[in-house]
Amino acid sequence: MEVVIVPTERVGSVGADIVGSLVRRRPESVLGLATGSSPVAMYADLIRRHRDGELSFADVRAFTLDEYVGLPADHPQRYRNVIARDFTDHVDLAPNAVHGPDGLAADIAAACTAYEQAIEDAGGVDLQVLGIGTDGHVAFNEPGSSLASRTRIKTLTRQTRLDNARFFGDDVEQVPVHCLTQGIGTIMEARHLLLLATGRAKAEAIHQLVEGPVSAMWPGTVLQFHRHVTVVVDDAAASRLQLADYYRDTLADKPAWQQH
Ligand SMILES: N[C@@H]1[C@@H](O)[C@H](O)[C@@H](COP(=O)(O)O)O[C@@H]1O
Repeated sequence: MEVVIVPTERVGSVGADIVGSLVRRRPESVLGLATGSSPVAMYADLIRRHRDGELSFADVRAFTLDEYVGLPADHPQRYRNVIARDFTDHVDLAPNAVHGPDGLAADIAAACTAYEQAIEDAGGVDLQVLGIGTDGHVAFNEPGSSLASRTRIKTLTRQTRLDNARFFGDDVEQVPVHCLTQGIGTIMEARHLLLLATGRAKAEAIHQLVEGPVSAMWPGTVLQFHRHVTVVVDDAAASRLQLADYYRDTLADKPAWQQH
């Protein structure tokens, strides 16, 4: 696991460097996209690079991580609409190249199976962007999630609903109770995981993720078993890391030829 600690304003551009170098190297890449506030600066940077003619997503396919169950198709907080607004509508991804779990499916279980199949049919995810919840959840895999789980329905914790109430007029009762989420087992099959986090509220979750014992109580900790993980955090999110100085030294002394 590589831990990259940078000033807050650089988290987005470091993430965009990683996505950009993959897409230039492999234009037909499969990207896993996260919603939430953590990757917004990175998406803005990627949009700018696209507008400057540096990057094309014309051959990229994308899969989102999760979705609320039951939000109307035109609801602004439906993750399909969020990712379009934050990123995909502003670059040259082909129509129908962006996929997400169907939170309005009549048969939820069948929709989850179909989503897993779609990812597999695309050849799997090359680079999965991730945020992390204050309680350590990745995608919507809440504490207690099976570390081998696949795409399925989950019940959101009160904490996650409180955290996300800011997107629903600060009214927690408006936040759906259920969601569909890629499982931890699904996420772990992506070839490279890029996790972004900023702010003091994420410091404990980042400490657990990088340095804690692997436990379903902090679902992100399973990333310690993945072969290629890059964690990009600002100083506040890094403030509880016991080995922060070592991670900084490692980055400063990184061989020029080595990629993230
Ligand atoms: N389902 C999303 C996650 O995919 C996201 O990574 C996390 C952190 O959100 P944010 O980036 O807004 O802090 O919680 C949300 O509930």
